[in-house]
Amino acid sequence: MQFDARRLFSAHKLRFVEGDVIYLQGDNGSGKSTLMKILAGLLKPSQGYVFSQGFSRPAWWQSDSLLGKAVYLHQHPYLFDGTVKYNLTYGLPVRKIRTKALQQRLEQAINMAQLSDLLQHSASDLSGGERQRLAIARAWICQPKLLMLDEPISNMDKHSQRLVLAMINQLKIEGTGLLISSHQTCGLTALCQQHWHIKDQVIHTSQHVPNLDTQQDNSVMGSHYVIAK
Ligand SMILES: Nc1ncnc2c1ncn2[C@@H]1O[C@H](COP(=O)(O)OP(=O)(O)OP(=O)(O)O)[C@@H](O)[C@H]1O
Repeated sequence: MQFDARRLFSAHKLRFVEGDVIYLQGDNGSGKSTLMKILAGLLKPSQGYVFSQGFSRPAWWQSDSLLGKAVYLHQHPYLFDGTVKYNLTYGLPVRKIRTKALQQRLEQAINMAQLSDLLQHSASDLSGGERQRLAIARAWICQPKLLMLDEPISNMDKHSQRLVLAMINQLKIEGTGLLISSHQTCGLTALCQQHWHIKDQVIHTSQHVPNLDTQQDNSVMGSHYVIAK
């Protein structure tokens, strides 16, 4: 992948299978978000291609079969103008929205993300952490095949982190594949079973997640930083 003459990364072959839970590591600007957007079908790689297998054919108005099934969640998630409830229900299949199963999943998401007191609030009034909780709750309802979380806990206090961890863990149990980027080790990175690392413009893959705490550069471990356990 490159932008104009600037090369970001290359990879011979990456495989992301439904149910895989992968920790994506890389320095600022190494291309983690870009890689996630490629896998979500939002960006095209400058060379090579993304081959998706096992997805139903895209509807006639969709250009890519990954759209809506491989979901990319930005660290500053995009929300629609309108209430929290509107954001949770927008885009759900009109015919299915009245089904009992979907109603139950909606209620469960509201409870798990503790959004019930905020349902009638305008999404634009939410705090950064609440916005992320809402975006994750919305993705949780849709149960994507693959969910890519870009710095999901960057704005969150410990309470919100625990709520989100429970939701993501539930998706993992249900078989959703996860690709999680985070600059800090946390409960979410502890869920990961594989490791992708963008280093020196190459995506290195491993079937094991290294002990990330011992990887920290001592020079940033001084008085300014506390590494969350
Ligand atoms: N559409 C674009 N056009 C040109 N350059 C871009 C574009 N999108 C991203 N970049 C550049 O590509 C580089 C990688 O960006 P990206 O957001 O993927 O990095 P990242 O690893 O997610 O960074 P961070 O850890 O800081 O979030 C950055 O230097 C960014 O400015």
